[in-house]
Amino acid sequence: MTEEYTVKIGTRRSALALAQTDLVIAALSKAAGPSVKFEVHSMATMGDRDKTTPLPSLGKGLWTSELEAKLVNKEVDVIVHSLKDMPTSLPEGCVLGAVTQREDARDVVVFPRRQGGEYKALKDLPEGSVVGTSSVRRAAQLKRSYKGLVFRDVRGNIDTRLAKCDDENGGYDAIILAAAGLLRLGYDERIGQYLESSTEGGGLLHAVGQGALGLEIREGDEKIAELIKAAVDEDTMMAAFAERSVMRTLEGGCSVPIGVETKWVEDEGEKKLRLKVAVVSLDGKKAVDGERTEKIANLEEAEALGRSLAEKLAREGAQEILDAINKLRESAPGALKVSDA
Ligand SMILES: NCc1[nH]cc(CCC(=O)O)c1CC(=O)O
Repeated sequence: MTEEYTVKIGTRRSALALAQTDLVIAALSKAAGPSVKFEVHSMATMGDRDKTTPLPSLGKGLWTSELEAKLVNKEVDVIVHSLKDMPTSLPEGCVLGAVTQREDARDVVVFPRRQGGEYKALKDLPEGSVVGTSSVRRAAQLKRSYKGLVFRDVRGNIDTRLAKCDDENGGYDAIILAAAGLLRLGYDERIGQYLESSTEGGGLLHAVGQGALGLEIREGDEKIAELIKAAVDEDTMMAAFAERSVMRTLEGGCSVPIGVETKWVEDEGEKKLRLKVAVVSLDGKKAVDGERTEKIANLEEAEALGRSLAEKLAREGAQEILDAINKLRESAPGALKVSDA
């Protein structure tokens, strides 16, 4: 007789977070069978409640800390996070136990419905067009390539941001979102342009962990660690560990202009991980880029790849860029924002 037990899953309360939690429960249920039941415990986190402060001023853990408190006091057994919202250092006693198969990791451009398909790419937008994003990573990289565009904060969950984009009085000519969030909510048709390193006219390197889900558990909780193995995608987990190692080495947080792009490629007859990194100043005027492709067999090698490339970029000027941002964050927190307008 298989032991019956219930697993309490912690999650944010947004439509995207709940959709992502359903995906994880479906995967775990399929592997564990009917003896394991799942209870969803959702909550609004600081990042959900504070819809006005520019994200960079809210600091790390805005999407995760309150959920982690519930994990530590055993109110929940697993937290389902968007991996990109997880700081690279976790609270004592918490571990990243699994990374799921990645949805499309790219950023995308969403154009207002009122434009009727007039524009197909950022490069088509007229001088002075206003692009909405709350991400300094997105704004810094795009300022580098699109000097005629104006960038402005756009806060809220995905439905709220789409509504602001479509509002003819909202003042946005486009907004930037993650493909993964739109695809998981069935908004595929809102994707106007995919942005990646090779995009004509200027692209974007995505956020560390973007498109993947991270399952956070208590250290030493062997039963849950075993259960969540069913949700693990090895290739995504190694890529994500390399990306998170870049962020940890550069001591970045959720709101720093560090972009990454990982791809598993065939190189000299072997499967290798190609890692690209870009660190860009807030105004887009200074940038350090790097790329490395290596054969990776485990999480330790993945972390070593991220660390070595990050150390190289730090020496080549990335540390100065990030030090200037951290100095600004400490001296004038409100100045660390996206908006030109
Ligand atoms: N806090 C924002 C956030 N966190 C995760 C996603 C998208 C889903 C993902 O990247 O896995 C988003 C929305 C966005 O960036 O457009």
